[in-house]
This record gives sequence, structure tokens and C-alpha cells, in this order.
Amino acid sequence: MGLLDQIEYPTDLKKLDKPQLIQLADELREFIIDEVSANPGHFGASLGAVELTVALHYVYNTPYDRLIWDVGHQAYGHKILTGRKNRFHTNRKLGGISGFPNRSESEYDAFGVGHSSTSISAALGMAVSAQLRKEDDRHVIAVIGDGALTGGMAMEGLNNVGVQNANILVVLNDNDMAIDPNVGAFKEYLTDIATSRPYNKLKDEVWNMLGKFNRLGPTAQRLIQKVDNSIKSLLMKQSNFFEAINFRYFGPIDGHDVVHLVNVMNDLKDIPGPKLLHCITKKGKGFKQAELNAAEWHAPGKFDKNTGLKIKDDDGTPKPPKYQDVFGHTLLELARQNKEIVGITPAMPAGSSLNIMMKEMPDRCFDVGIAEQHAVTFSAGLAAEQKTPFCNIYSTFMQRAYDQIVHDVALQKLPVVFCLDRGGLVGEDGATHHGAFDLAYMRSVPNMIVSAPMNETELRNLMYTAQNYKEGPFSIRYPRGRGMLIDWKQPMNDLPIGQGRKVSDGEEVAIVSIGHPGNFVQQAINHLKSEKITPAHYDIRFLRPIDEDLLEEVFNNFQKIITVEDGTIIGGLGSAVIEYAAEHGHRAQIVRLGIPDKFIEHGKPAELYRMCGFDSEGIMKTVKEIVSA
Ligand SMILES: Cc1ncc(C[n+]2csc(CCOP(=O)(O)OP(=O)(O)O)c2C)c(N)n1
Ligand SMILES: CC(=O)[C@@H](O)[C@H](O)COP(=O)(O)O
Ligand SMILES: [Mg+2]
Repeated sequence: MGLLDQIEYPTDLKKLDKPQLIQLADELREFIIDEVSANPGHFGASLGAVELTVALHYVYNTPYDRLIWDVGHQAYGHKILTGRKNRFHTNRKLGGISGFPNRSESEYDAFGVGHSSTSISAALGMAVSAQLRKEDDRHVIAVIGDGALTGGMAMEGLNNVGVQNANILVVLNDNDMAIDPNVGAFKEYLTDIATSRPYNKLKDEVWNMLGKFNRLGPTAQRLIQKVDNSIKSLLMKQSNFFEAINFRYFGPIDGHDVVHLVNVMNDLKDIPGPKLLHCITKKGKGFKQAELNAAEWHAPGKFDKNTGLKIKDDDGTPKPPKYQDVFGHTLLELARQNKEIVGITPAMPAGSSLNIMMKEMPDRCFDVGIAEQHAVTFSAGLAAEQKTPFCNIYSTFMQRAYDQIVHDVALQKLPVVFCLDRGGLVGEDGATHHGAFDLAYMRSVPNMIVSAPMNETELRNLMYTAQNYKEGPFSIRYPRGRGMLIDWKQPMNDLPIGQGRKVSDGEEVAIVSIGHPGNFVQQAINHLKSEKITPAHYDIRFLRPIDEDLLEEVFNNFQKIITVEDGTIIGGLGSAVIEYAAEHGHRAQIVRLGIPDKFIEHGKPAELYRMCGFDSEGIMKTVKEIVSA
């Protein structure tokens, strides 16, 4: 029986001797490899955080002490050690455990997460609350990666912590990677302090002194704290960013030396106030391929754990491309013709496929770090100087930048093209990552063009049209995953802005859709033929400006209307159609299909579409109900 078999909760872990933690870390790593190779999820980050996870749960009294993971994609080890080992095979599956920490799943998940750079702010809230309640023995720890630290919120959090004197430990898990290689001046700074010899010598001396005196009792501790502080204020404050903003900085230390981590964390427990422990780790630690190519192994899909070969469900038949690749190739094609085009991504060059243009035109592409707000305003600045920025942000992460969209772009009518990838239900990442809201949040912004293609050709045409539109911002949203067309690379055309199209004629019921669910509508219509039911189908294509002629045609010819969208029915297409009817005195029965007014969990996209009732079967069912009503 291995050590991991004996552990259900951190109380079991605490029974081990320190040297046994090395073996436990190895077993935990093997467990993660076993599970994630068969049931895919985030891989490299969790492997890199194994020793940190073991040490944190060994030293701290979780869940009383609050342990907050940033992003949460590295928290598989944490889940396994906190009561979810036996359910880990359900990770990210419908009805199973979430791939991210989730407060409703476990009391050990102190803060729900999925989006980056929130941990320090949340930790500060908890630490201040502990202070106000006089819970002086409570420790609050935020574990944040070097990538997440590039996010504005992380900096806002550090800035605030530095004047609160709250009892917080920030563990900086520095592996020099985001999903792709980490970027930016701050990343360079971290590398500098990790490798600066004079600085490290000084810091080691202070650390050694502090360690020795910590064992001498409170009076000596106070003395050394004074000495330590005066040395620091003289020398270190000027040379260390974290010290300069009132953190006590420790490290860099080896984030894979679990015994040393435990010793250091035990020492840090006795030091009050804001502290930052800089740990150097390797993303993908312990799995050769993942160490060698961390970007590819961030979330690799199924693989053979013995050979390290990825297992593709590829039956050899040609497949339609991923929408992200249609975006990537099309942008490069447009940029070759139009020298004003530039590409912007906040830390998702591979996920968005902007890396296709990056390879050929590195000086016209910008990975700005995990900084969606900055990405939008940076694009606004570029547009103000007659560049044509294509700012590609996942729909869910764009939520961060709403004020920038409104205040910096739309209000000034700046022609930024927003490409919102992962619009709609994304699948296994779940509630934190579904692009449920963009249609609704973009539709309410004046001057904004809001569009969604039904297939790859339409995406290309919308991108082509958007590059020439200079009156204001233009948003194009498309889903995660593959499109519909094998032969997708056709010449591009200008589309009339604000004009939809009739996809198929019909009677009795009109279905109005936007974006890719139009294909579910077509499938439903094909199936309904055998039952002699023939709904008409309209693809609205633009949610703003909406095609009023098309809606007039619909309302003048149909009393029964179904709207279909891969987005929240509150504020999206369904709402727009109801508003139009109310404002223009049309009376009709309108049924809205889309994401209902609640957060949708994780699962396969097909399962989630079905759950929400807008897959082809759900549409058929609604048509039949409405026809027979
Ligand atoms: C607001 C936001 N933008 C983008 C992402 C996508 N994302 C998830 S993990 C990640 C990289 C995080 O890097 P780091 O914090 O260093 O963690 P590592 O994977 O290196 O352990 C990114 C960009 C996100 N989760 N949230
Ligand atoms: C943790 C995180 O936010 C990313 O890793 C995200 O899961 C990427 O999603 P895609 O797989 O859709 O690129
Ligand atoms: Mg990192």
C-alpha cells in the first residue's frame, strides 16, 4: 500500500514524517499522470505544483487556514489530497467534480476560480476579515503563477496588501510560463531577481540570520527583526519590487524540494504581515514530454502515459477546421494585403491561433500578457492612430474589459475589431469559462457592431468586412471547436452590415438563429421533413444593428417564432426579438432557446447543448410543441 492510499484528507497527510513527503509527492504525481492521461484536463501546471501542494497542506491547517489558488488549473493535487481522490476520475465530466476549485464542491476550496489573477485580492479580503474578527491564528495563502502575476488585478491586489499589514503569504509559483511562454517586463524582472548573485547573497544572509534567531525565542526574534528590517530598508527595499511595496520577500527557492519548502513555510508562519515566497518550478515536472514542451502539454488531451504519445480520435477522414484556425489563417491572409492590420492577444497566442500570423509577422502581433483590459485599450490606441487592430479575446475573459470596450473604444467610435473566440458553451472548463454573456453585453453598447458567423465562410467574410469598417468597433464571435466545412478557404466577400439572410423557406413556424447553432436548426429542419413539419429558418447574422426588414418579414408571415442562440437568453437574440415585437406592435408567440438564466456546469459540449435544449433534438421538440399548441 502506498502513502497516497492512506490519505483522504490533509489530517492524514500530517501523520507522515517529513522525509516521507518526497515519496508522497512522487505518488501524487503518478496519480495525476494516470488520471489525466485517460481523462483529459490541465496537466503541466498541476505536475509543477505537486510539491507546493503537499507542503502547503502539511504545514498549514486547511481548511481553517485559507488556501487560494490562482486560476485553479494547477489544483488537481489539492483536490486529490482534500477528499476527492476517489472522484477524481469524474474530473470535468458532466455531474463530476469541477476542473477548478469550487466553493460548493469542498470546504477546502476557499475561493472559486478559473479566471486569472484574483487570488491576492480574495486573500486580502479573507485576511482582513480574520483581522476584524480577531482570528489572529488564521493564515491566508494565495498561490499565484508568474503568468497570473502579469494580470492587472494581481498588481492591484499587491498594491493594496502592501498597506493593509494583513497576515498574508503569497506563494509565487514561477515556472517562466503562462500557457505559452510568459511575456513582459515583469517576467524579465522575476528572472533577474532569481538569478541576481549579489542580491541573492544578501538575501541569503538575512534569511540565515532570521532562521537562526527564530529558534532563539521572542526577545531575540524581536531584536533580529529590527536588524533585519533596518538591513532591508537600507539595502533590499531599493533592489526588490516586493520589498519596496511592503512585502517581505523570501526566495527564490526550489519549488520541488518538498522538505525545504516545509521548513521554509514553517518559519514563515511565525512572521506576521504580507510575505511573498518566490518558488522556482518546472511546468510539467516529472513527465518528460511536458517538461520539454510545456505549452503543448498545458492541456494535452488524452495520451499514452508510457510513450508520451498523444491519442487523437482521428479516423483519418478529413475534418472541418477549428474556428480559431480559420481566424488565424484568415487574419494572416488579410494582413498580407492590408499593412495596417495588427493582432493582439492577452496571453492566448496558441489558443486563439494568432500564433499563425505571429510566426510570419512577429512585429505586427502583440502578446500583452494576461491583461484583457490593457489589450482592449492598447487596441484603442492603435486604432486612434489608424491601425486596424484585430483584438482576439475569449468571450469569457473579455468580461474583464467591459469598461474598456465602452469607455475607451465604443464611446470614441474607434475601429477595433474584436474577435471573441469561445463564444457560447465551451464544454469541460465549465461555468467559469462558458462564453455565455458576450452577445448580451455587446448588444447594449452604442456604436458597436455585433455579429456571429454560422460557419467558416461567414467568419472569413465578417473578418474581411470588419477590416474595412471605420465607423466604430466591430465584434465577431465564434465558438470553441470545429466548424462545418471541409472546403472552407474560399475567396472572401464584403457582407452588408446589419443584414441577415433567409436560410430556408417554410411555414407555420419561423426559427431565427444567430451563429453556429444555425447548423443545429438546419439539422432539426431536415429531421422534421419526414413529419411534414417545415419551419422557415433565418440567420440574423448581426445582432446589432439588427435586420429590421428581416424581422418585419418574420413577424408579417409567422405567428410562432423560435429564437436560437448559444448565449444567455437574457439580453441576447431572444430579448432583441421580443423588444422588436413590443416596440413595433407585433403579436406572436416567441420561444427563446439558448443558455438559460443560470450558470451551466462542465461536460461535453453536446451534453450541454442538449441540457440547455438548443441542440437539434431540443429544437425539434420545441417546434413540435409550438406547432401542436
Ligand atoms: C483572465 C484570464 N485570462 C486568461 C486565462 C487563460 N489562462 C489560463 S492559465 C493561463 C496561464 C497562467 O500562467 P501561470 O499563472 O504562470 O500558471 P502556470 O500554468 O504557468 O502554472 C492563462 C493565460 C485565464 N484563465 N483567465
Ligand atoms: C485554465 C484556462 O483558463 C485555460 O487553460 C483554458 O482552459 C483554455 O481553454 P481552451 O482549451 O479552450 O483553449
Ligand atoms: Mg507560470
